[in-house]
Amino acid sequence: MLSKLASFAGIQGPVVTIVMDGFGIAKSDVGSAIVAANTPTLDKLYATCPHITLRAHGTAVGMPSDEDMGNSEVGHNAIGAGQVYSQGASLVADAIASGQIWQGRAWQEIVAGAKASTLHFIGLFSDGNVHAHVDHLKAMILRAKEEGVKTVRIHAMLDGRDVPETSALDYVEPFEAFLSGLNGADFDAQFASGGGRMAITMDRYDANWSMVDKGWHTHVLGEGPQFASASDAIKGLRAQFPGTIDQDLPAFVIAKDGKAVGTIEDGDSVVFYNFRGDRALEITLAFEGDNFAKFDRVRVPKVTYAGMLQYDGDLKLPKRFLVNPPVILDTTGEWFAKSGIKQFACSETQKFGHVTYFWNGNRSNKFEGETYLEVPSDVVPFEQRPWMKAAEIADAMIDALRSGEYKTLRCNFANGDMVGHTGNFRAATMAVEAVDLELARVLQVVDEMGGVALITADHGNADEMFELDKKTKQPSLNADGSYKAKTAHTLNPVPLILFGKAAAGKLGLKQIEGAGLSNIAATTANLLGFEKHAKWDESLLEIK
Ligand SMILES: O=C(O)[C@H](O)COP(=O)(O)O
Ligand SMILES: [Mn+2]
Ligand SMILES: [Mn+2]
Repeated sequence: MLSKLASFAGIQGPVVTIVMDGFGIAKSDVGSAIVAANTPTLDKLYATCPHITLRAHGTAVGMPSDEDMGNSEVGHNAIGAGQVYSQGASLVADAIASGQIWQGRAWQEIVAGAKASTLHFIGLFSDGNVHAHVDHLKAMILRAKEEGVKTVRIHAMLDGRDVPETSALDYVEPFEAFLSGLNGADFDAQFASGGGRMAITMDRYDANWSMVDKGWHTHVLGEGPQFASASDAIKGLRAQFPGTIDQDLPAFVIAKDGKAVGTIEDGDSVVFYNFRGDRALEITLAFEGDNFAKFDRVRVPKVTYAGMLQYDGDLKLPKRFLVNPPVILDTTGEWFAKSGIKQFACSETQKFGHVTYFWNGNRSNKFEGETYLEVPSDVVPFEQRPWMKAAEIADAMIDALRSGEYKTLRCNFANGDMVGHTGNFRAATMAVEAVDLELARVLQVVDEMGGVALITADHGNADEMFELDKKTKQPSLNADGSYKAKTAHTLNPVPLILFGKAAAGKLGLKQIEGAGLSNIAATTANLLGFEKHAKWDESLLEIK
């Protein structure tokens, strides 16, 4: 049980955490949709409220290095758990470096299953290190060959979302060369199918199952437009759909003499090599789910299936996994529940699992006293609706605040991130403005209820909408002189703002050395009048 703080009994009203997804602090005004946007609410918050900056990338959120950008999983894990765990990217890299992954039963079963058949790898094909890394795939293919697997097929989701928007060939062409170097009389590894990650397979939070349906038809059944190689497919599809960036390219199948080279058959082994769970759960369910009814699978091959990690510890999905996931314990969700307070969590579909499943350490079950509200996201290209469901999320937060039921509430506004990922600068400024507008509505009610709000972000995105030249650090230009759009997250810090009349003049925020997202949990606890959990990183609350 959490004990009350000695010197400060906490805020009378509710304590709210608002995550503006993809909202970093830009180093340069050029290319920042946040700087370009009209943001009277945020401007006023910066002018009148205590605010500091937090680290939201690299080792501060459990990534292997400070070259790694932050992402929603590691960001929400850190905010919700108040601690930094080595995350999937690090755990997999370490398991490969130490060789531990090959000793595990899961890998051995995968290899045993594939010796007389085919080993399939399905996953995101880039070095973005948010969901997956091609180096992990490379290591597994080399090892599989060493252990006597003869046939390998790769089903590659093109990225362009965690890496530059039209970079697919930078990954695929060297990989084709790598595979031809390995291939010979007794080893045959090839790409078999693929498509843009936002077109097939990698849907999340039940937002659009038709993507997974398409992925199944592509990878498993081998149906779709045929090409001779993955690089041909990318070039051909780009020519056919000019202006389409990698993440949105349609599905393709590699075929020889009109026949798909890598359908998935009974007796094959399948590794879904993404380590991050949100976009891995649906396809995993399609392979493993009994009584599966999300779409007609037509044919369900009996395969040995493994995920890179276990993606959901509550649902035990998948059953077989190559590397143990971080065991995230003593989250705020759990500890506040144990202290008997009621908690409210809300977002729209695209980020719903972020404030529930990621927040609670990748668990899908609620803790006692938690209420979740999901606002269904539109299924549209978000540059066409940059306001997304910000207004509906604000409505829900306002109702929940006014109900007086909840001592702590949390929400995520998806706009800066989801629209930032489209690379559309104009739409991203509107996304930021939508959040700013709705923030004002929520904050008014926070004051009305005598509460306070911590306004923050999980990582940057809309703060850098143009690719920066690696050497000059200035925005890169396209051949026609326009700026090169950037769709990925950034390495920038994020804000932490303490809002509320209840705090004015009495409470502040400390900018301690190395402050990061994991310091928010203890800060929230203190605002609630609780001591922090012993395992949580330090509180940033200053009591004046
Ligand atoms: O899954 C995605 O959309 C991107 O790879 C990362 O975005 P997120 O970490 O903000 O969800
Ligand atoms: Mn995010
Ligand atoms: Mn994102």
